[in-house]
Amino acid sequence: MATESNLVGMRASHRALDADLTDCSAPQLVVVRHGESEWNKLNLFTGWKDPALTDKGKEEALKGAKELKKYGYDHYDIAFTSALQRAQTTLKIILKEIDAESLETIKDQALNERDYGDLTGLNKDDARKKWGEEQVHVWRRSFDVPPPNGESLELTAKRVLPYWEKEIKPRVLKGERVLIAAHGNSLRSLAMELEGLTGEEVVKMELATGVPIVYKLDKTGKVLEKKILE
Ligand SMILES: O=C(O)[C@@H](CO)OP(=O)(O)O
Repeated sequence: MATESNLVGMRASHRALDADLTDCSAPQLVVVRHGESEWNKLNLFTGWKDPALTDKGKEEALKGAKELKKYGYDHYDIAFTSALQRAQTTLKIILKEIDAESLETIKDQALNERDYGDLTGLNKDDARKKWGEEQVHVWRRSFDVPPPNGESLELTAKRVLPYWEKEIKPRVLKGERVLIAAHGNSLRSLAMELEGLTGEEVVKMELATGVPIVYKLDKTGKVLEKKILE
């Protein structure tokens, strides 16, 4: 079922929000985190490594596509994805299901998952045993503390957001229907900008695999409405 939420901390007043929600021409953006990957299943830090989707991950992508169809979000002008196959395959499965296999798709490593540095490939439970629960939590969910030789969420945002500003946002604001298939932390970076969240708020946000999020934006690119299609 689609859940609709007007965002906490949203800058617009309710009056302005109501007015804008009746405006069907308000720019819209759909983002989706890839389905479960082989390394998600094995509980390994993944980052820029490139494992494939599991069967469950493919089913999650298909389910996400069916939700998009059900709610009428099945026409797009362009899609963006990362340079990693788990996001690309998720997108492919979605485009097949909505009969849009030939949609123009731009792949860019700016949308990749955060680089987990030296943690890449380690089991998350083993890492907790080695460095302690708290340290691993800080590496995974603090805003500005990078894992050794890797990227913090802040550093991830520093390459995701310029790409958003330059390549994606102008299209969305022009009225193009844009679909982005990417990763937990590249999409957290984007959510931070769109939803006006602080670093502290955004690290608490968990994105489910294969679940599309539909954003309706105002003319400056800030979120008026967010629907999670789960
Ligand atoms: O391992 C990773 O690359 C990411 C996403 O699966 O993990 P985390 O939940 O720690 O951000």
